[in-house]
Amino acid sequence: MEDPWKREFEFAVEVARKAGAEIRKAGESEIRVMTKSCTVDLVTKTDERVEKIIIGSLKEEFGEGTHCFIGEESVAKGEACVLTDKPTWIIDPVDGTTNFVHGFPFVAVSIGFAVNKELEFGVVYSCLEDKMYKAQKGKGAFCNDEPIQVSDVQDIKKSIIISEHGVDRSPEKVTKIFSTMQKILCIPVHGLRGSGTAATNMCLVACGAVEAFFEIGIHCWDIAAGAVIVKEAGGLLLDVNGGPFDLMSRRMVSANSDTIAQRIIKEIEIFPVVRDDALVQKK
Ligand SMILES: O=P(O)(O)O[C@H]1[C@H](O)[C@@H](O)[C@H](O)[C@@H](O)[C@@H]1O
Ligand SMILES: [Mg+2]
Repeated sequence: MEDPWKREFEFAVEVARKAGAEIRKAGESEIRVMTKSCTVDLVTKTDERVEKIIIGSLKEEFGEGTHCFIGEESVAKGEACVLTDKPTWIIDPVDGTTNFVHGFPFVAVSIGFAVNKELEFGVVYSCLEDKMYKAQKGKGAFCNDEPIQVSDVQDIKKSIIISEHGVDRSPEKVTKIFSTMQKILCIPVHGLRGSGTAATNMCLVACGAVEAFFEIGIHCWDIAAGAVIVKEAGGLLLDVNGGPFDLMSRRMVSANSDTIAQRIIKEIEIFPVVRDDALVQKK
């Protein structure tokens, strides 16, 4: 099978590893914490610096203007968040920023790549675990170059389900989030977990450590890379209402099978979120 984006894929792995080393180094010194949408939506100088390193390296390697970029911290500063047909890098420089600030050991660099709005490959580097997850469309999924595969568990009562509570602390949303978690827990499932980073959660689905991850409120940069990794590991992605996966919708279910996905979807109490491509952009 032809491999038109091989060079971009291989370079993305290199850049993710370099970014991860920067995050580990920064974690050993004073971390300056700031906030974005609310007091618990944290960002640090490391997030911003690492995103600049990633995007700068990609522009240097592939030229200015040939590719588009959607980066979490660039969007936070008002850059557009619109997926066009052009080759587009979808980047979360530090997924698990709150974990990074607290020294909780799950922090990932997430780099997805889409062409004609189709995800071509994804790289997630869990840098404190030194686990490099990667996948190209049609070519399988790997962790540290070993093939990975989703779990074969079909009985929801023998599953672990991962989700996150996000940063929105409004009572109506928190109630729906925890009511959903309570219903799933009491199916009962073996357990509920959350690593604190969507990208890592998706890789845990892909390597069979858990059966499903769902969340309402994530962004395209949290899940673009993980989406390719889950699919190439034999999993699937859906909207939380059971419809087709929509990268920009800020909600999704990733699972090892449709059986598990559908059982989870039955319990999810959906609440509205503003789409990534409807975010107010810099004038
Ligand atoms: O750590 P970031 O990149 O901000 O992304 C996380 C987000 O902040 C949390 O609210 C979500 O629950 C996680 O799934 C994201 O990974
Ligand atoms: Mg982030």
